[in-house]
Amino acid sequence: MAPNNLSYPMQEKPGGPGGFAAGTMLYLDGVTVSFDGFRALNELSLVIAPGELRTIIGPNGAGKTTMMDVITGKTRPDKGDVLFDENIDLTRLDESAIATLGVGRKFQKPTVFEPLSVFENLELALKAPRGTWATLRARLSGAQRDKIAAVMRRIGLADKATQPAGALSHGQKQWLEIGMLLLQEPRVLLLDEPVAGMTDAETEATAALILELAEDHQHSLIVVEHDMTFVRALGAKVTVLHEGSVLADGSLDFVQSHPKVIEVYLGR
Ligand SMILES: Nc1ncnc2c1ncn2[C@@H]1O[C@H](COP(=O)(O)OP(=O)(O)OP(=O)(O)O)[C@@H](O)[C@H]1O
Repeated sequence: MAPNNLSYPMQEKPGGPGGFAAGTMLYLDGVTVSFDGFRALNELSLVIAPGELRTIIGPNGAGKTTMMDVITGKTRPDKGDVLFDENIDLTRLDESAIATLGVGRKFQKPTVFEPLSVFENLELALKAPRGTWATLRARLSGAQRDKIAAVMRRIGLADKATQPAGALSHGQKQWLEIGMLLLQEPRVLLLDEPVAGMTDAETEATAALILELAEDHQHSLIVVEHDMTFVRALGAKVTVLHEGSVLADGSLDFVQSHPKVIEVYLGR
């Protein structure tokens, strides 16, 4: 949530009251990003509602990573609107301001602190955003301990609290990192191929975790994934990216039977 003493660049239109972006959590319109003349995003438009679960698929090079880079402020678009919570213009904010607003991103590879325990990793995540080293050393309040315990139960690691993160399986590390993001109470959570490299059982457990999060409607969840079994298990609206724009969107069955999608995935 935005701290009160900071002001964020607002946009009167289209995000302002009654504008096109009214009621949206993320609003991308006409977003273009070029690298040396090559358009990684080409007039991309995408709208995510508060609390929505959305899956994004697309062949290699479709622009999925670039889209996440634009949302998180890592890459500035050449043109287009990128609005958060109806009218906050993300193109004018840096990465840390966007993270503070409540946009969390999980990269493909887990980046937990391996020598620290599961609990300590979560403790750091809870304190770090607001943090100075002094607050990191401060004792946790009872409420903070309860929060961490609730997240450990949710990510299925309640019995691993004292284990070093380095001793966890690949899937468990991914869940720990999701737990670390949850403690920062994001309003938008971007998950980049969360089940890559997971076992089938871990993939199933991850789908169950994401569906539980979606049921809470506390966060908008954007999942970029290639694993179609997992995409099907999520049962969410699917957006297909191709050559930097939206090729199709709808249910997985709808997009999988869409002639243009078939052409892109199977080749001409
Ligand atoms: N920094 C960069 N400089 C030059 N070209 C880039 C850069 N970043 C991305 N691209 C190009 O932009 C296109 C889109 O890349 P992007 O990584 O967004 O695709 P993707 O859908 O995430 O692909 P993948 O599924 O392989 O991760 C690709 O052709 C890529 O080579």
